[in-house]
Amino acid sequence: MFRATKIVATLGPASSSPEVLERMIQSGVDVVRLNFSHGKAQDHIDRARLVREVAARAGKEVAIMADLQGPKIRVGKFENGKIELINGTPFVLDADRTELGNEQCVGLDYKELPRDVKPGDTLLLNDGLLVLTVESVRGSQVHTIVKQGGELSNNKGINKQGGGLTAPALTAKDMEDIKTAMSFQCEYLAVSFPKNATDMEMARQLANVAGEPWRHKPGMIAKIERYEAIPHLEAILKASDGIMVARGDLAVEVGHAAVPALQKRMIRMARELDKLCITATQMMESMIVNPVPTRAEVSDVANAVLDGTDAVMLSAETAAGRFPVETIEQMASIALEAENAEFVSLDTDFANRQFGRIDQSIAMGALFTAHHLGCKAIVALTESGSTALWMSRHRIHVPIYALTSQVLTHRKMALYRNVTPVLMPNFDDRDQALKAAEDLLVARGVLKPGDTYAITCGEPMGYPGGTNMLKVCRVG
Ligand SMILES: Nc1ncnc2c1ncn2[C@@H]1O[C@H](COP(=O)(O)OP(=O)(O)OP(=O)(O)O)[C@@H](O)[C@H]1O
Ligand SMILES: CC(=O)C(=O)O
Ligand SMILES: [K+]
Ligand SMILES: [Mg+2]
Repeated sequence: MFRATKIVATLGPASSSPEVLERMIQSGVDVVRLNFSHGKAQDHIDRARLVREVAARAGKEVAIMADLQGPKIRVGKFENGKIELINGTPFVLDADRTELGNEQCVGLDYKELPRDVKPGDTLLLNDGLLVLTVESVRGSQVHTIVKQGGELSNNKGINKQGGGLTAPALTAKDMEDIKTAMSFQCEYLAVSFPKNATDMEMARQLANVAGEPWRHKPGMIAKIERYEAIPHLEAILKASDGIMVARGDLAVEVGHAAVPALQKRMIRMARELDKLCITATQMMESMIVNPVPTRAEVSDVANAVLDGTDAVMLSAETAAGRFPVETIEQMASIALEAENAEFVSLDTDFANRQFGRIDQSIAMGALFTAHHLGCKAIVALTESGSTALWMSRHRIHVPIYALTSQVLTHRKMALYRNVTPVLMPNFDDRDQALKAAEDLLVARGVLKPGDTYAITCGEPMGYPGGTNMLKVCRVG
């Protein structure tokens, strides 16, 4: 069955073998996330190479999203990998500590934390599961009392309730990691904790400079996870190619009750501005250890799909969980059912809207025509992917096949909702291109004799931004 919503899966120790990765891709992964918060540069380089190899073998296009660590404050590592924090006991976060941590004290990767906190502040660890109250700051040490204890393992994140940490969005490590990510030409670069549009513009500039030897320009994803970012949402969206509703940190900063409404607003805004949206964190959390999701998780995934997200994301479920393949299978089936129940409101989508550009009008015309005629498919011949992006911002039960000769465009479109990217050779002649497109889709089993489809392209062929033709065809 055709699934419109895409699945992003984070890679980690549980998904590093070629066998597991191959099964994950076959089960429905569209984008893999390499989280630069964990592991060394070489690990990510090796994983990226493996993803390309396995995806090619599986015959499926998979995009790579590099997710920068950003100024997230993390505890260091522990002698035994983890400790148990006990309610009411003291615990010290020491920015200068170089030894491994223990039950009393642990190091920090963000040296400025002691400067940014004061007595009485609340620090939340591990996405808010653990709570510490700041008692005093003594030099490099932040002395706290455990308010809500539990297990604390290596490199877990720390947030300050209500936001207000001064760290800039791009750290020196991020700048190095951008170079690493460009060396394997990730299709998407996710920037953690941007506060405003300038943070995204700066990240894009750094990525484009680092990608220059390959003329590589990744799509930029702004992770919305900071209190300060919310008032600047529209400007951040305009400076980016998409956003991630990064619910882990966001919930800690704004309070978890505020997140569902924010999620809906962010997805709606992204679509209205022709941008992408990924909904992330704890979507299938219980499947880290269980073979089936909870009812609440099933609803969460389905609701994100109904909200119109391009993709739903898995984190520890696939990076460190026991059931990475089963989680993807479950997520795929939940998304599919939710989409089938979706109401198409294309006519009202277009009401009172003015499409001033030729290419955009053609894209909308294709949607309208295919919907009303009940076409089997919408086919877009696209260079930059923008025709497919515009089409994919509207709910419709007709799948979009985006055919391109550009490898980067091809892979980027793996994230677009309702879009199946297909690579095709470049043609100078329009009729040859149209014929080749139909042949490709017939060969793939998408179209069969008698099927109608709507196809768009631009003349002259081979230039971005020139879509000016819509044709409705019947397979002969
Ligand atoms: N490459 C990896 N190596 C080891 N463990 C990993 C890796 N990726 C993820 N994990 C484990 O899975 C957990 C959840 O993954 P996730 O990618 O959401 O990390 P995170 O720590 O919440 O990062 P962030 O909020 O910075 O994106 C991590 O806390 C970690 O324990
Ligand atoms: C994904 C991520 O960074 C978050 O949810 O905070
Ligand atoms: K990260
Ligand atoms: Mg985060």
